[in-house]
Amino acid sequence: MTTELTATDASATIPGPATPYQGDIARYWNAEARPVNLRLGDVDGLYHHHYGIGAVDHASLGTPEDSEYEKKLITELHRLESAQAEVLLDHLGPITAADTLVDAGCGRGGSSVMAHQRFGCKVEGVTLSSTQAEFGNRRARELGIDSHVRAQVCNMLDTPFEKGSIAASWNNESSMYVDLDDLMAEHSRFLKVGGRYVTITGCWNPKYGQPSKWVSQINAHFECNIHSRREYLKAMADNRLVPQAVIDLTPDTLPYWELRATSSLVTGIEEAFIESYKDGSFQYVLIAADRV
Ligand SMILES: C[S@@+](CC[C@H](N)C(=O)[O-])C[C@H]1O[C@@H](n2cnc3c(N)ncnc32)[C@H](O)[C@@H]1O
Ligand SMILES: CC(C)=CCC/C(C)=C/COP(=O)(O)OP(=O)(O)O
Ligand SMILES: [Mg+2]
Repeated sequence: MTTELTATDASATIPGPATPYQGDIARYWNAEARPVNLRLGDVDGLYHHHYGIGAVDHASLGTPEDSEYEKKLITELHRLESAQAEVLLDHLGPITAADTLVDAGCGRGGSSVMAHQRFGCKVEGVTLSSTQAEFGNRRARELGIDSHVRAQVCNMLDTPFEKGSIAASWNNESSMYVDLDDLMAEHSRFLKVGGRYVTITGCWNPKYGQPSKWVSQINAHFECNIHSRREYLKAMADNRLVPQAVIDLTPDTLPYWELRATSSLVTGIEEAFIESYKDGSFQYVLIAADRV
């Protein structure tokens, strides 16, 4: 038997941004309306702000001369982005309909909807952007799942979730906006002992030495601060989060980028991702950790 999200929770007072930087990030995402995100989301109503993984299905694309090629390419990029979210959900462990999950830095809510559709559980999303939260809540109402999927404007470092109340939580490409020690401390606080934390993220590779020029370019493009793989593992270890899986998804995400670079929806950041993945300075990783 599941309990529904209550109206009282949803009407909590929204504090302003905790820092001037968070105000910048809220403004950034409030203003964001890139076709590479909205046109992909329009394919099936799942709106993502993360990248794709898996092999490109070239047979489904046909040839560039085909009048439907652009539409097929958008559908294929979107399929790869949803495949990425499926892999994240695969690592959450056994979730029941009675559980509540937290989508930290939830964007427009695509991953939250997918989690509810897979597990029947409640999903609480938090984002700094009121535009994104309204968008996600509108989609949840349209789908008739707003009793179970909700987005709030809230700092993921200071959430209203009760200590030990959450079965699993994740950051899907949202951890490069915060201090990792503060972030892992907050997940560790609200997760149940035995609960699961998963992140999919881009991180710089300590084997390369320091962040490469490509990593610096990605930081400037998104106003974010990409961490190293070492920083993730240290912040988890310091906060009772013990990695159960560390998966290098870099080879799996390159086909997405190479396909995206050929599309009309390019944003100019494609070269930085492709070159940094190829020179080994940057990695796309999934880390799943047990709250012990
Ligand atoms: C690249 S988007 C990822 C969105 C989503 N996870 C997805 O996969 O579609 C980054 C998200 O992180 C959120 N974010 C950044 N810093 C945050 C913070 N301190 N608290 C809450 N959300 C934050 C942004 O508002 C944005 O929704
Ligand atoms: C892996 C790294 C370093 C990610 C940085 C965070 C980020 C902006 C993710 C994608 O968002 P988006 O889907 O809005 O971006 P785009 O418009 O490029 O598709
Ligand atoms: Mg995108």
